[in-house]
Amino acid sequence: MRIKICGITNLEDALDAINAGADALGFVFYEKSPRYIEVKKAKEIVDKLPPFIQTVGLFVNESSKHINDICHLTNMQLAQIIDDEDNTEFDNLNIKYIEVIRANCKEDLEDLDENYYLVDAFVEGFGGAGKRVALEWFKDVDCSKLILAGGLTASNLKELKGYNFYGIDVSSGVEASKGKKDKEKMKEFVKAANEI
Ligand SMILES: O=C(O)c1ccccc1N[C@@H]1O[C@H](COP(=O)(O)O)[C@@H](O)[C@H]1O
Repeated sequence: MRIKICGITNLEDALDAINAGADALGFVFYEKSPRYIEVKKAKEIVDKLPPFIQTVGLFVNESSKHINDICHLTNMQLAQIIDDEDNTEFDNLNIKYIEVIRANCKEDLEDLDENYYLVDAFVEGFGGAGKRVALEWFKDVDCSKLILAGGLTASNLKELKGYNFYGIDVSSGVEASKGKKDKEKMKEFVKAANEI
């Protein structure tokens, strides 16, 4: 199962996440987030990363031009897109992307197409809030192309056994404080994920 650690704001956390075993690092380009990172800082971190780690830029209700520009400037390899306001013209993106489903009920997970999706819990004011998606909503869903996010921690990951999620994404569950990761929590998280 692939593991993304989101809300990276500094190089130390990025390297600790990689050493813990993360496959992907998320950078939040959403100014209202406590984990917001400026373009220059994100680029400085990305430039120092070792190979074989995917960099993911998180965008909320942005235009395709904005997403293309920021990803190009910072060497993001994937855009994670929340587009509640239909601002993103997906056909005009020149970067690989994954859309976020902010699930509020089981029906939000029905009739998904063949694309990969990241499923997070619906919260006012967007994500990184530690709120969980009800696992029973996934009972009859093929989870092999879904990345689960929302309130995951090392201690609740065992509940995901048997669902066959493609990946998991965590932010607040491995933080020491908002915007600062906890090295031990990241290690415990990856260890627990590998035991699923
Ligand atoms: O992390 C943020 O601040 C954030 C802001 C706006 C949209 C999404 C955000 N984070 C994403 O939220 C989910 C779940 O986070 P958590 O583990 O519940 O804290 C994850 O996909 C983050 O990438």
